[in-house]
Amino acid sequence: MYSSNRIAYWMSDKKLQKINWKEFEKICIKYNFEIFKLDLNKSLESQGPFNVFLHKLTDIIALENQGDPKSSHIIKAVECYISEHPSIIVIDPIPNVRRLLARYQCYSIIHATGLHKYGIFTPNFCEITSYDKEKTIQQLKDANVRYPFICKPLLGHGSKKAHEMCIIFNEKYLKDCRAPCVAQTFINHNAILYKIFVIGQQFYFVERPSLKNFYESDRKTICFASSDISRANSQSSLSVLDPEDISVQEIKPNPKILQKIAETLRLAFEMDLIGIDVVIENSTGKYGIVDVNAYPGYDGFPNLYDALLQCIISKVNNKNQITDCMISNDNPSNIVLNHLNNT
Ligand SMILES: Nc1ncnc2c1ncn2[C@@H]1O[C@H](COP(=O)(O)OP(=O)(O)OP(=O)(O)O)[C@@H](O)[C@H]1O
Ligand SMILES: O=P(O)(O)O[C@H]1[C@H](OP(=O)(O)O)[C@@H](OP(=O)(O)O)[C@@H](O)[C@@H](O)[C@@H]1OP(=O)(O)O
Ligand SMILES: [Mg+2]
Repeated sequence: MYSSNRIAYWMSDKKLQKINWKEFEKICIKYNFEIFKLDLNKSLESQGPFNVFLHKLTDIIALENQGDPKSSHIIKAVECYISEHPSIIVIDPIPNVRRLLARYQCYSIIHATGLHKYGIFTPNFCEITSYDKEKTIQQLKDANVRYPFICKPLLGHGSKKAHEMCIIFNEKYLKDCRAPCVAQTFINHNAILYKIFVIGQQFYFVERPSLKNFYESDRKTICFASSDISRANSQSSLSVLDPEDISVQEIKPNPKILQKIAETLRLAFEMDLIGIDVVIENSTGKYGIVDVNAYPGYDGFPNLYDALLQCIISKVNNKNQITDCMISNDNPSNIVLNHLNNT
């Protein structure tokens, strides 16, 4: 077995239970790829060589971020192994995942793309750094963040806390901002969210429930867990439109615009496995990107594992690591790529 045919992966047991990973393993074996789960508690050197590392390490990176020594040790060992074996294809590179996990940085990257030319935006945002009311007012003003706005934890993945949010409607309740956090202007979008799932150059989107329309008012802060809102079967009362909003006509998304978003953000984040949450603003019809996730659930993605293997194979081929023998037409990995390209 050539090392260029070996895929090491790591995902939490929670993630592995949710997805039909056995199916992916079967496809890999069928096309002559050895695949194995990396044991992060053992020496990585003893488990090599491998040329692809596919992972969802977000929980461990988040814990490292919070100062957990064990997680920090694991991530350092992985990063050290990767730097000592620079030919390994990492999906996705750890520094890029880190950038995505930090919500402020994530929105800054989206903001810096040229997407606004296509009527695509990320809602105004700023970091709220303290419980000092005057300072917060100034930070909101400087970034043009309007009421109502959503407060989101700085770290966007990896724990229950990362998904606890609140909607602030007025200055009186600014004290409810759980600083430090990111504040982001709330965009009214008739409670419909589109999730774009990206695997390399392929993408797919699904419609999901979302938050109803909200307006600046003297009402109290609303707190919610994002996991209760936009899952496929979520039935939150916060998603039920008020009677005056029901007649508003639903705007169907333009797949070309969603494709533009997928392509642009894949390149901007330099990541192949991302999920992008988009809302269409009622008053303008513009497309607002409200969240980007690493290695999302891919719920409903057609031929998910074919797409994943195709992504891996094209990266392997691009990296020009394959021996003469492997790039011949008889090589099973090229056959699968041709087959997948033709379907
Ligand atoms: N700026 C916004 N305007 C309106 N609604 C928003 C905005 N940002 C988020 N939402 C709503 O809040 C939900 C949760 O926000 P967000 O996606 O940022 O949370 P998350 O914890 O990162 O979610 P995920 O579990 O998908 O990673 C979204 O699914 C959407 O319904
Ligand atoms: O639970 P699902 O399958 O829906 O996947 C969710 C995923 O959980 P998982 O890690 O267990 O896959 C979440 O990751 P963590 O924040 O927990 O790291 C996050 O990426 C969500 O956005 C995903 O929802 P989606 O955007 O795909 O709908
Ligand atoms: Mg998210």
